[in-house]
Amino acid sequence: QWAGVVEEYRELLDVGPDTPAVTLGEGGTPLIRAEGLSARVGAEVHVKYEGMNPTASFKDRGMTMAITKAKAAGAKAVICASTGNTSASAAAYATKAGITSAVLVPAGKIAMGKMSQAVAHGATLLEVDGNFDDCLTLCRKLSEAYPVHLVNSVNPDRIEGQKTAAFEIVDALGAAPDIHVLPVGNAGNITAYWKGFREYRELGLAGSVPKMFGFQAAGAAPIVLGHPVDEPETVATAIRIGNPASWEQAEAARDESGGLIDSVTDAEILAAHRLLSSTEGIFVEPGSAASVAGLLKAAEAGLVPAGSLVTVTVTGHGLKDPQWALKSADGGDTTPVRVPVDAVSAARALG
Ligand SMILES: Cc1ncc(COP(=O)(O)O)c(/C=C/C(=O)C(=O)O)c1O
Repeated sequence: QWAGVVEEYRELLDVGPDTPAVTLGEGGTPLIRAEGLSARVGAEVHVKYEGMNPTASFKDRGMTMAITKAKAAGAKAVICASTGNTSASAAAYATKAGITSAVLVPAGKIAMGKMSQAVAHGATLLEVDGNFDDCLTLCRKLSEAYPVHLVNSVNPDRIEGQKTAAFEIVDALGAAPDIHVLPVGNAGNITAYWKGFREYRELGLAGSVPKMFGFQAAGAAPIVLGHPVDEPETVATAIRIGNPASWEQAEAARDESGGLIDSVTDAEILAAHRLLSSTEGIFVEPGSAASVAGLLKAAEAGLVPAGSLVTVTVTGHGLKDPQWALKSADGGDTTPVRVPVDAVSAARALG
């Protein structure tokens, strides 16, 4: 039985040998060989399916560490700003730990699946009249003024937990990939993966480190533009972030690895979202598909040498924001065929 991120990697994490782990069995997610993508890109592409975590996003890796450490420190309440997945994960792990949680989300911009998770787990949910960056600013102020433990990815415990995905990729492949691709929003995840790949090399558990290829949504691409984006806009609400908290660390990951951080349009994101589900059997939320859209763009630009070993992280499950699967390619709504209960009509509908 997989024991969860803290137990499986305890000696490589910043946590005491006897600290009880607050876990929901996170980590140990599938690394799936993507035949269609491999053929299309001319490389060996594996997809790290992080939607298979307990709250259906990669955030659980960081949250098990942050809540484990918060509980050990005697915290009674945690708080976070979120575009949705962090709030869902914080609420679930806080509940598991018997700690109360408060989450601040941009009003009207949180996907229904994520909202339902935060509410289901009993979080106090504040809808802020602003964007994610405003929520994070407010959270920092509240955590300074009140006895609440901030669990956003500015908290190093989150980065610690999230780096384990890099460990799992090397453990599964027996080597580090040549290129690792992932979406970039607040930039905690690219920071965490780079830390994990470097640590495995330093420990002699990997002979190399990958180039880090990060992708932002074109309407929310501050690192690509080189300045904050005041009004970030994208259908990929998970990465609708204009002033990443881990900006410098993301640039370090890009530069030290000889990688890149680029942007992809909403159209490219939605096309990649559909390509994944309709050809690979992998269902992700739009923000996650920014990594696949970016891989296709990089391959088009000749940045993926033939035969490269490439891993791509898809960060959240498609059920978080299911509406996008029900829209046809031209944006219209798809309506399932209705048939009376008789075999002839059904057979005719099946064509
Ligand atoms: C599905 C999904 N994919 C990618 C990202 C970007 O990761 P970072 O670059 O580490 O921020 C997020 C981030 C979400 C939040 O920031 C939040 O939940 O508050 C996400 O939910």
